[in-house]
Amino acid sequence: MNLHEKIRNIPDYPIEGVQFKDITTLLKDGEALRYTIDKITEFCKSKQADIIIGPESRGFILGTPVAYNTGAGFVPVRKPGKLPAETERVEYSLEYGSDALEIHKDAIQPGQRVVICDDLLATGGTVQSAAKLVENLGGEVVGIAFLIELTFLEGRSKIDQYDIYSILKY
Ligand SMILES: O=P(O)(O)OC[C@H]1O[C@H](OP(=O)(O)OP(=O)(O)O)[C@H](O)[C@@H]1O
Ligand SMILES: Nc1ncnc2[nH]cnc12
Repeated sequence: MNLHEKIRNIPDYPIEGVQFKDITTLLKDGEALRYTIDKITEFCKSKQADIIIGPESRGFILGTPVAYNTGAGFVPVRKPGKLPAETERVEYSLEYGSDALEIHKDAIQPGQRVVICDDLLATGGTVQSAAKLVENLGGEVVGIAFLIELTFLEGRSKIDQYDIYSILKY
């Protein structure tokens, strides 16, 4: 399956200089979606994950079906103020801006095996923060999975202590 051709590139979105990788063109293709979810599921099963973390919002789209297939639970990591119960919070920066991420304090039990799943690795700020949140709660990050890795941004260097899996590289 040539997944590269399913990704749409949008130049200068959301700001000048960014080559935005639009995954909606892949998501609407049933075969490509199934292939993507199956590949990430394989990785998560091999890691014996108890929990799949999906960072808001595109991490929700891939993370939930992967959790279902793996037999793991799904835990959302969200932008500030969105989670209703008590949260743990970490500040982060990304390719075009900066923000914070939160997780429910009771979402992960100490010792649980966690895979973080997101659509895209850019600077690595998002998943690095998600990993910190997991570890602050006593979880073990046993892997990080992406559909797309933007290698020229060297996001891997921020998270090189983890086992990283990506399907497509640019
Ligand atoms: O590696 P980084 O530099 O941290 O960037 C990658 C993150 O940026 C995008 O999410 P975004 O924050 O734009 O939110 P969205 O999924 O709600 O569009 C993408 O889905 C990743 O989560
Ligand atoms: N270039 C990019 N394309 C799509 N999503 C992104 N998130 C951060 N950088 C991105």
